[in-house]
Amino acid sequence: MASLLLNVLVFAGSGYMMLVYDSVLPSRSIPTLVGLFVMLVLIYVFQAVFEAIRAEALLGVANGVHDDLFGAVHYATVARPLRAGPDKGDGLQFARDLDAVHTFLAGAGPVALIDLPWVVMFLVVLAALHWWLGLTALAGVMVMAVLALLSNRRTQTASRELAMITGQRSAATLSEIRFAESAFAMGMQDRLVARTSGWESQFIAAQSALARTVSRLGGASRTFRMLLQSIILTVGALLVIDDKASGGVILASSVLSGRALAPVDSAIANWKGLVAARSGWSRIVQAITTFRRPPERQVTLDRPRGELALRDLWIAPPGTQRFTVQGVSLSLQPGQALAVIGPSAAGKTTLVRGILGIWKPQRGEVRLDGATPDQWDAEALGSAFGYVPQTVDLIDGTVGQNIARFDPAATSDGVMAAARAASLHEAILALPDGYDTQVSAGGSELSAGQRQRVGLARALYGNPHLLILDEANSNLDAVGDAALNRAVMDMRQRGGIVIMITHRPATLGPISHVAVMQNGRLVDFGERDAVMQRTLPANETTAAPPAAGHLAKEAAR
Ligand SMILES: Nc1ncnc2c1ncn2[C@@H]1O[C@H](COP(=O)(O)OP(=O)(O)OP(=O)(O)O)[C@@H](O)[C@H]1O
Repeated sequence: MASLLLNVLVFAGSGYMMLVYDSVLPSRSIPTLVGLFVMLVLIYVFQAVFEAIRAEALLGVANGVHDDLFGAVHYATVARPLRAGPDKGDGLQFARDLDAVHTFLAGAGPVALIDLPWVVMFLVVLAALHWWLGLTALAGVMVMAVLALLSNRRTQTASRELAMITGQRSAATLSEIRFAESAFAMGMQDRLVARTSGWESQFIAAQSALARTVSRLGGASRTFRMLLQSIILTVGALLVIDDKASGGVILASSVLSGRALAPVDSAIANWKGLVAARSGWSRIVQAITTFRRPPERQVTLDRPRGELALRDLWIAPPGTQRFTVQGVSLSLQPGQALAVIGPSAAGKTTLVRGILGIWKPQRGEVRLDGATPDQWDAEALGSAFGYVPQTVDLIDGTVGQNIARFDPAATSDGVMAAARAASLHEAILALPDGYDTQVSAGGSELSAGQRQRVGLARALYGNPHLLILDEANSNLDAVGDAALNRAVMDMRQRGGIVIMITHRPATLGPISHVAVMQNGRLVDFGERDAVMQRTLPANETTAAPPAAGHLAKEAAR
């Protein structure tokens, strides 16, 4: 509606010109001129108000679309690598696509598109002034439409190329940032700059190609619009000479034709944003349908407290076809603690990722309390799990927030209970700002051992039923080891289940069961002492898992 009004108001300028030229000048009437001028000023004030209203409404639409999509896009961004394996780029493409959609919707692009149909109205008015004028303008619009189509084709290819290279360039830079310490220590910086500059030149080339396309076609359309205005003026002049139109018509038609072509011109100028938004939109739609949050469960299961059973689990890392866990079956009762041992690359981490649902098993199933994980609400189930990964990843925030898993409803008692369960309370009090000490994702505010113990406290937050420790003792000192053993014993005493991947014997004390893995298979499973007895002679006579043999010897001491 606002758009219709704005386009109708545009006639005011050319109407005023025509009236001044054809009525005021012949009659030499100052009052008529003043009256017309006042009306014109009022119309322009209206126009300014309506334009502001329309811009605000479009911004509202842009923000609304962004807010509606953000959750799903962010979920897809985070879930994608877990389902489909590593991205070629930096993994932020969907977020950039959402930005492109928002930038386009909040910019001048939609106005140009909304105004596009009014071109027909201007053509009709021009034809009403004289059909020759209408015909000339129509021919001009058709030439500009061809330019727009050309723009579309060229820009689309260049824009897709640019999106891909942008992702790869930032992935390369991010990996260098992560690698900065080692690069500095081993004098690799120059080599890394040379490596990344390859991406940089590809990025610049792609960006230049896009800029060139946009500026060439934009320039051509702008020049043609100006030429067309002069052509229409010429046609008007010929009509006046032929006595087929008044002098005012020439001026009005020239202004009108400029106005009629302006939306086409502006659409071409905004084409780059439109194309980026459109290809971003199709990527977003595909991403949020492929990687979408599981639907909410109608019936909420109780928090798990019973048996964990693995039945014939086969797992291949996302994006690969190779099973790194093959046919693993075992079950654990509440109060039991399992150590998973075996050489490097035996599939231990893959197994716990499968149990936690980080990677989906291709075959077989995990059952907790008799139910498969997808029968629970994902967040509710996650709150019953504690996980300390090999490398403890903290998020920007305070130590307290990290321990509380950024739970907005966390209480101080809950946070301190988790810290105490990890025997970390006193150590946190000794930090510069206690529980409020800031830590960062990549920062080194804490030592590796401290980070690992904050990771343990986070895993113990909320008394999980299942605690999984993936070499959670690799950086621990004797005090840390003792704290870990105590935490495992506490878990067992309160009926929890613990699974611990370990290469270190010091942590086998509180363990009840041992599983030995080799080449993705479970080669032994049972009570700790029995398995260690079997593993020890096997290691001495055959090529049994070195880690298992090593552990058995140490444990037997
Ligand atoms: N993200 C991944 N993508 C592809 N392959 C992977 C991925 N993670 C692990 N693998 C492969 O799976 C196999 C098992 O790895 P896994 O990390 O499960 O072993 P592990 O027993 O935990 O080893 P370690 O004791 O060294 O941590 C390895 O051959 C590894 O190359």
